[in-house]
Amino acid sequence: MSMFKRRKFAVIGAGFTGTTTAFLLAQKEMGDVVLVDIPEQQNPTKGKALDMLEAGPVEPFNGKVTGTSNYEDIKDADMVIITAGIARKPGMSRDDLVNINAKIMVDVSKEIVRYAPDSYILVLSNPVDAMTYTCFKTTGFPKNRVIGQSGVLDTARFSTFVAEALNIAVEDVTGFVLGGHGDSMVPLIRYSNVGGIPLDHLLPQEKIDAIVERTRKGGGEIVNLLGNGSAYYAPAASLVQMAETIVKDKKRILPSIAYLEGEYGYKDIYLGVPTILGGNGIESVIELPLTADEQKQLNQSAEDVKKVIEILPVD
Ligand SMILES: NC(=O)c1ccc[n+]([C@@H]2O[C@H](COP(=O)([O-])OP(=O)(O)OC[C@H]3O[C@@H](n4cnc5c(N)ncnc54)[C@H](O)[C@@H]3O)[C@@H](O)[C@H]2O)c1
Ligand SMILES: O=C(O)C[C@H](O)C(=O)O
Repeated sequence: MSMFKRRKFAVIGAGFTGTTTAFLLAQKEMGDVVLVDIPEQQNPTKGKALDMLEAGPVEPFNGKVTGTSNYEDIKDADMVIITAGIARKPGMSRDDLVNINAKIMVDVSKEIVRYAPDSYILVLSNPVDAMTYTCFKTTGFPKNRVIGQSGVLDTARFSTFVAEALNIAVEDVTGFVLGGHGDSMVPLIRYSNVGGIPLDHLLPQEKIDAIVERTRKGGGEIVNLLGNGSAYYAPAASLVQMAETIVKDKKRILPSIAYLEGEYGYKDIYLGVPTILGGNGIESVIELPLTADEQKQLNQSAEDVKKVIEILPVD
C-alpha cells in the first residue's frame, strides 16, 4: 500500500467532450481516469479508454484509463466531470437541450451521491448554468464543490480573436466574460487587457464590438461548421484547466459558474462570475463594481438563465 495515492477522476459521458477531457487528463498525468457512459455504449466506452491507455507508452504517460457503464466504478473519485447529455445542432439554442439533459443530470447526480459523496464536481452539459444548478440541488453537495464551466471557454474564444486581430501571443491577452453561457453573456472590455495595456488603446471600437459579438456566438459558429455536434477541444481544455487549478490548489482567479447568494444582486442562481479556484473548489466569488450599462447586460443574461431554471425538474 503506497503512502501517496494517485488521484481518481471520473468523466461521465464518453462522447466528444468527455473523451477529449479524459485524454488531456491522462496526458498531463493528473491521475487515473474512469470514463462512464450508458450501458448501450459499454463496449465503445471500454474501447475508447483502452485506446487512450495504449497511447501511454508513446507519449509517454502513466496512469490507468478505464471505460465502464457501471457507476460503482466511480467509487471514491476525487473529481467527477459531467459531460453527459445531448449536444445542439445548427438552428438550436443551448436551452433547447434542457428537457433531455436535465433528466440525465438528475440521474447522474444521484449516482455521484451514491458512489463519490466527497467528490468535487465540474459540470459541462448544456444549458450549463441550469445543469449546474440541477446538479447542486440533486446532490445537495456544498456550493464550493459543484462548479460549472463556461467562462474559461468564452474567455479563451475572446482571447483567440483579440490575439488574431493584433497578431500577438495568446497568453498576453487577459479577457473577462461574466454571466450565463448564452448569446447574452457579457464580455467586459474594461477588465480586458493585452500585456497590461487596456484593450481600447490597441483596437478601434468597431473591431472590439465585432470581437464581442463573435465571442457571444462562438459556440454557434462551431456548431454551424461541424453540422452535427458542438465544440470539444477548447471545452475539454477549459475543463482540464479548472480541474488542475483545483487539485493543485493553485488559487487562480478563473471564471466559474458559481452558486450566488447575493453577489451581483442575485440569489439562488448559478451564473458565470470571477472566482478564486483552489483546493476547496470555489473558494470565493469576486465581486467587481459594474457600470450601469454592464449591470443591465448582466441582468439580461441572468434573466435568460432564470427562465431555464424555472422549468427544471428540481425544487
Ligand atoms: N459548457 C460548455 O462550455 C460546453 C462546451 C461543449 C459542450 N457542452 C455540452 O456538453 C454536452 C456533451 O457534449 P458532447 O459533444 O460530448 O456530446 P456527445 O453526444 O459527443 O457525448 C455525450 C455523451 O453522453 C452520453 N450520455 C447520455 N446519457 C448519459 C448518462 N445518463 N450517463 C452517462 N453518459 C450519458 C452519451 O451516450 C454520449 O456518449 C452537451 O450537452 C454539450 O452541449 C458544453
Ligand atoms: O455551443 C454549444 O452548444 C456548445 C458549447 O456550449 C460551446 O460554447 O461550444
